[in-house]
Amino acid sequence: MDISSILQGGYAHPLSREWQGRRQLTKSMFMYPIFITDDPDASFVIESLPGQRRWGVNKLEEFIGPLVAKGLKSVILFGVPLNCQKDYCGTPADDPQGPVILAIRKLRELYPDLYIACDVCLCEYTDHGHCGYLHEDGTINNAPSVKRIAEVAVNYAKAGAHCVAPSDMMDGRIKAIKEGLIQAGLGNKCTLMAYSAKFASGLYGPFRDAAGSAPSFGNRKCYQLPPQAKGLARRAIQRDANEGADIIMVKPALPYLDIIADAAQLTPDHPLACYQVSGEYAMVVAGARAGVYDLRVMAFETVESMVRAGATLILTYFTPDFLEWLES
Ligand SMILES: NCc1[nH]cc(CCC(=O)O)c1CC(=O)O
Ligand SMILES: [Zn+2]
Ligand SMILES: [Zn+2]
Repeated sequence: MDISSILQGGYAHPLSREWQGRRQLTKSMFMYPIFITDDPDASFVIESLPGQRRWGVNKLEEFIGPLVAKGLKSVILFGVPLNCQKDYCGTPADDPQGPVILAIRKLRELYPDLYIACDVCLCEYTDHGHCGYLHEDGTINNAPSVKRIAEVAVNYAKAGAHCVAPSDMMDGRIKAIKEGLIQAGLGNKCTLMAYSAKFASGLYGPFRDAAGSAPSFGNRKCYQLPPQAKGLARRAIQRDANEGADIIMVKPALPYLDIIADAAQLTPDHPLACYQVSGEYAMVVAGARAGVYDLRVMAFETVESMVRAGATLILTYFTPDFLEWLES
């Protein structure tokens, strides 16, 4: 089947059907990013991300169970391999016994109604910490990167992920993943959420600390967008929509509300996600602790601004808090 023929990947699941149109702040608009590590009994505090932990597969029930009871609808998984051999091509990313694939299976079994998205990237699994393969001179080698990223995405989908979300920013990965899903017979079953406008931001620090994914040399400026690049962001959004993305994402969120608004105008027929990233979350928490504002007031103000700009889905570490706050 041709890429432009596939619509069902975006509404195979009841939750992804809800995301096809919604403007009011509801529990189902929140997707919770969680860190899964390869020590099955881990419950390690992440210093730079207050309230967040690295979890082992055996602890998922005690961690996620109470949240599902409060109305948690979706999670996005990030693998944090600590005991594996990292290499140039990120072999551990789709290890059948690795933390992400084990967590997908476990969560599907425990919570049949929970929507499971997986971040797809190589930086957590490569020895150099970059998001793709490298040439000998240290620059990104796009073609084999895309091939490997698509392979990982398809393996997550085969393991049961409802959604795969490539965050690497390689050119052509959306088309490659969509084609891979189609070939695997999953084109109509798995949502493809594109981190389309991902900027090279100063706000990823706590995440890189949490995931152990800081590059060992250089930076990501050749594959993440320059903060001033409104034009590139708009082109990337349109490109990814044309390549078969089911959901468009803008990341980070708060400093890029204009890009969210642009995406809402450029791809009005796609659900629009934004990622309130680790540094944004840490900043809101730090300000509240310093007495600058009330945490809840500020958390609401930030996500309301994203919804106002056009977001229909918000990835945020505040998800457990919003499940509480939206109760009353
Ligand atoms: N490709 C890895 C990835 N996926 C999500 C985030 C950031 C998430 C966050 O800061 O909360 C990053 C970090 C990066 O690109 O350096
Ligand atoms: Zn990466
Ligand atoms: Zn080369």
